[in-house]
Amino acid sequence: MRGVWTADQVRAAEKQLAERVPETTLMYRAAFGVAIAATELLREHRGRVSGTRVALLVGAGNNGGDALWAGAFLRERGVRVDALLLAPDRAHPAGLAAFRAAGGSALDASTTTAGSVAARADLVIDGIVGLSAHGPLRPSAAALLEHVTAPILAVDLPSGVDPATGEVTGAAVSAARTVTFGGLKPGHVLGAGADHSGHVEVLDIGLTAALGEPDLSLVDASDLARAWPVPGPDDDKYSQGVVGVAAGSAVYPGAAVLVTSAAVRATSGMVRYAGPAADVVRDHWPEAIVTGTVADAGRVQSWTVGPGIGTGDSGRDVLRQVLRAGVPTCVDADAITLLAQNENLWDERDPDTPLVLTPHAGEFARLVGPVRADRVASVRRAAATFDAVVLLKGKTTVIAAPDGRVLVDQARGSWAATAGSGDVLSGLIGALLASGLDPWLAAGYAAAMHSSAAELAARGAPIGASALSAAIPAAIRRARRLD
Ligand SMILES: NC(=O)C1=CN([C@@H]2O[C@H](COP(=O)(O)OP(=O)(O)OC[C@H]3O[C@@H](n4cnc5c(N)ncnc54)[C@H](OP(=O)(O)O)[C@@H]3O)[C@@H](O)[C@H]2O)[C@@H](O)CC1
Ligand SMILES: [K+]
Repeated sequence: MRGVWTADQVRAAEKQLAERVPETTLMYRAAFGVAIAATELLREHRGRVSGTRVALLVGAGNNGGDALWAGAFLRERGVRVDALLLAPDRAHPAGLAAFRAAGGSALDASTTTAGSVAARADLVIDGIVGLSAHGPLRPSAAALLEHVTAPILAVDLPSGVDPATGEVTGAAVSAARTVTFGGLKPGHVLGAGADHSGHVEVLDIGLTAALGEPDLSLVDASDLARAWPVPGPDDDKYSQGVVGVAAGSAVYPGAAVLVTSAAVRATSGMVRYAGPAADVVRDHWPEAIVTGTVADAGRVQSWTVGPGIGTGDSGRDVLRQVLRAGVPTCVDADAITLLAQNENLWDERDPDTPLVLTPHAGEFARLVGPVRADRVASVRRAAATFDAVVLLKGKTTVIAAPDGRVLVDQARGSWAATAGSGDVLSGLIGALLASGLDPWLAAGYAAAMHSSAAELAARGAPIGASALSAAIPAAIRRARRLD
């Protein structure tokens, strides 16, 4: 997994390090990394380094200091570098002195020539603001950005993106690439921040070892390759976990078919379907064992309940029976609405039974009120409130465990935003729960595989949920590097 650390954690690590490494040394290392990235971008976009033009956008703090030092390094490579100072009297003094000594030219960003300097650059380095950013870009910085047509290399974070939430509420830098220090920050992986950051490169600069436990984690392909359950030599259909699916209705059998499809494809364990769509499910998935009711379903190691069961009496009965079964359960769609509307249903749950709730924003609002701008904090709170894993769907899916651990899955497109896509996700989660995975990891791995399947199925064109489900084997193969 890749860790993500908050600005406070990075500052604490810097403080710890300050006893051994002077601040200027850290800045020097950071700036050197920025300069290297700048030469790579110049070569990529202009075919050379020497003789090109770079403009630095320099704010009032150390982020601007990094940019100025990077400018000094670039001067040594024969680059013409202009620093546009947004706060000329507060620009980092040592950085500015080094930059000038290296032959860089600095001018006040409020002068009329600043815009044309920004417009003429082959590459722009964004040192406006970093870890200490709050709110959207100030008007002077936003006005300067309007002149920029060249690719932008962001120092630490793209300016205008909230470092803690990734939120963009006004003008913000859209970087081709971001060089950050120590570790990823929430602003790189959450919400619009992920798109604004471009390709993010993490430089250690000595900070990484001092960062401690990450605040958030990202699932990466190697986690999926290692942890996705595949049958071993001693496995049979039971040993890999039996998934129960309580979904769909006679009128709406589609949800039942979709959940079952994902559960069948996710692992080699057995799938039992229980509900009024039994005949339709059997027609599509003859390998599933179907029964009319949860009571008749037989033993399972997990249940997925909710999609298409309705929010009336029959749906309530289904949910009650599933919650009483005392096995790990993925609660989705109508089952979430039922829990929101009937508080007494919570009493049916054995407190030791792990639950995974998978709301979209509307269902989340029904449960605990609207999702706040800080989505991670909202989901963390909900997970603690319900003593359940809560997975909030979106382009950025946030998965929180009751103990505060958070996983984030950032989809590379919005192809999964289609009817029935959530049914596929809940089937995947059910299968991983049945295999015995930790419920928080089961939800996170399922979300990552789901977005990978959506990307593979779509390949640039809209898809339906059936196509998404059909791409699950290809996504598993890709994660296991077998394609
Ligand atoms: N920590 C580390 O380990 C290392 C950190 N390093 C570097 O230090 C950076 C952090 O530096 P930092 O703390 O000096 O503040 P920084 O982000 O430059 O902000 C400066 C000023 O900007 C302003 N401002 C705020 N919001 C704004 C907005 N929306 N739009 C425009 N302006 C805005 C605000 O000024 P004010 O509100 O006072 O006017 C604020 O004080 C970090 O990102 C990394 O690059 C590396 O050198 C090496 C190791
Ligand atoms: K920046």
